[in-house]
Amino acid sequence: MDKIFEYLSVGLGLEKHVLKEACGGEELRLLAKINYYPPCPRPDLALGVAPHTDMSTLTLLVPNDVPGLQVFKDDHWFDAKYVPDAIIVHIGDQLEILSNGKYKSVLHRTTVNKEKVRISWPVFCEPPGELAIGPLPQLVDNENPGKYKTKKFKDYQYCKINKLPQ
Ligand SMILES: O=C(O)CCC(=O)C(=O)O
Ligand SMILES: [Fe+2]
Repeated sequence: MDKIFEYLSVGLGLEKHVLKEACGGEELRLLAKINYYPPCPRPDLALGVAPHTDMSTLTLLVPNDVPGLQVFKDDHWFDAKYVPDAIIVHIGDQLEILSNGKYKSVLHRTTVNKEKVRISWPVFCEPPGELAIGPLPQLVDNENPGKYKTKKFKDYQYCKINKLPQ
């Protein structure tokens, strides 16, 4: 996790410690969730989870070997290939905001399977609720104005969960 934050900081032309610190440093919270998708007689009519982006900074996801995750790119849904022992890493909303849109929070959804149970174990890496997240000042200037509001993570969550404008 620390390494991924470092690489993503360098990818923005910043020193490697910057992103993790902006996300709360050692106060970063790890929230584990278990998704259980039972078999569905009509997978053509149902979704496991509806299309969404994660509110997190990063999400680390381990699925079982039943495919189902799809990501949206270039106006199409693509199946995420199942790779044994691989960890899937999503960019979440908070990294899109901090990077002022250079990194995009990935739109994804899951399908269900007719015969098999699908399970996934995501870990959401979240800033502390009281921490204000906004475009990093190093990335904002006259040519690149800030595209996102700066707000406390808990207020971002409240608006997103209640479908209020950010
Ligand atoms: O089950 C999956 O592969 C993805 C689950 C997911 O997107 C989520 O829990 O936010
Ligand atoms: Fe998700």
